[in-house]
Amino acid sequence: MEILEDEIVKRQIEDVFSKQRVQALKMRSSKPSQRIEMLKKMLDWIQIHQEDIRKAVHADFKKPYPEIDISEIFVVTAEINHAIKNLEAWMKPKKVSTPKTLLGTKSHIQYEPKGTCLIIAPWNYPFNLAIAPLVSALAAGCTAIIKPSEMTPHTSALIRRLVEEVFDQHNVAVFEGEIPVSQMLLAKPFDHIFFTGSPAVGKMIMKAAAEHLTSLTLELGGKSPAIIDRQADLQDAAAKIIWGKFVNCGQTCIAPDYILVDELVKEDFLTELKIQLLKMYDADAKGIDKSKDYARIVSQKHLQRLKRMLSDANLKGAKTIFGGGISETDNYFEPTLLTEVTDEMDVMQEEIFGPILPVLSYTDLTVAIDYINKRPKPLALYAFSKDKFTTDQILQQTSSGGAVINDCVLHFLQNELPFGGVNNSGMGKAHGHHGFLAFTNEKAVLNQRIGLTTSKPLYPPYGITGKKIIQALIKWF
Ligand SMILES: NC(=O)c1ccc[n+]([C@@H]2O[C@H](COP(=O)([O-])OP(=O)(O)OC[C@H]3O[C@@H](n4cnc5c(N)ncnc54)[C@H](O)[C@@H]3O)[C@@H](O)[C@H]2O)c1
Repeated sequence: MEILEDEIVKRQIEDVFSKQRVQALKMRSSKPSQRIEMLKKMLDWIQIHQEDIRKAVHADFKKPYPEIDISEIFVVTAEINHAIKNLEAWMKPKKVSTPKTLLGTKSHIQYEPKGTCLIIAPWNYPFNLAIAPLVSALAAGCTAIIKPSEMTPHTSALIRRLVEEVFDQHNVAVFEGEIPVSQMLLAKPFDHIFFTGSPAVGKMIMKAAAEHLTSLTLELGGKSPAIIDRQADLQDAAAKIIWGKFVNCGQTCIAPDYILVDELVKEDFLTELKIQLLKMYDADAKGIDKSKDYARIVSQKHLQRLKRMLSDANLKGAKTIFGGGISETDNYFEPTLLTEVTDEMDVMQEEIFGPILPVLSYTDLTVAIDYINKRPKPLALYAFSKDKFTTDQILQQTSSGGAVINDCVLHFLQNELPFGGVNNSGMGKAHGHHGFLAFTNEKAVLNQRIGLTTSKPLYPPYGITGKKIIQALIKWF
């Protein structure tokens, strides 16, 4: 039975893929207006169906409505509006200057759609991370197949509905399902794959893409540190860290994964963290589990993973200074602060991706910088200090996909910035113009004037004139 179902899905994929291939050729000559029309149709659908989006995401992991509004709906509508506003300029061929050695020619970059693309999405921002890359793909003139996460079935079904109501299958299609569906899709020779997920799965995607030498954007995760310098505004930093860490119940790729705080201000900062936690999630002292503003862990599997991580830390000597409460019945995991953390603990070995925040301290900033540099390059890095010399030092001496000074997570909302990782945290960039470029082949076009062949002496049979020209080129250009 299962084999038969797999065969049916495989055939459907083949059918949609070949239709999209044909359409992708037509889209090569699509005008900005045609692409904008598709984006506007999608924008209208999202505006009208906001409540459906809220209900779907909430049904998946009780994400609070205001968080859905900002991180799932607004982020996507902003991405669409930004693309609509700028698309004509992005698509315009870009003239480049001509070196003296190529006098008589002229050159430009032509922004050609890559073609038929695959978007594989994770569960943690299930609507945003499937639809925002689609915005870039459509802006670039590509066709796309989306594989949403199987962990958020309500949102995946809604994404399918959106796509079926707004697009023809030959432009955009959705295939829901688990890993086998992903693998069937990955077997096709796509022109670009945009994957958002874990580094471990990212490696598998890269192997599959290598089979067809398909280009890739890998939006991965990792352990993003936050440095709290002795000159930071501790209250301000604590509030921002608590929001950035515990929004979406810690299930955010760019959440501060762990803190490095100057020993001198550690105790004061820990006090501020606790104050801010209670202020945001337990203002009426009824317990954080009663807060309607705190989401849940997406699945039992992830709840058990986090539970194991916490016991491992406690067993190895970590101190839980706040939280630690778990309710298995509704996937509740209390915001948890840990101190006395060491490198041997799982919390410092793996991306936490949940509401556990280890706080480590340092006595010298260079030690904190070395600590970060000894680990895989993170997706984001946050530095809190009023001293510009300190924040400059951190920026210059560490490598990360993105960085924010005196705040966290906000760079995700800045469409003019390239969003993405570096090495273990990803490759390629998303958002705005950078997202458009991810789905675009920047075709190099050189125009030679007919009859003008400055290079004739350089053609065989090679003679003395050619040799002299080459020597002159080496010497002067
Ligand atoms: N950089 C970013 O923008 C960003 C954003 C969100 C999440 N993330 C990262 O994503 C991870 C959490 O999301 P997740 O648990 O959904 O990630 P995941 O890697 O487990 O899954 C992502 C997608 O890949 C598919 N998949 C899983 N295993 C596969 C396999 N073997 N072959 C083919 N496809 C497979 C899943 O069905 C899902 O659609 C975290 O590491 C997080 O940091 C990164």
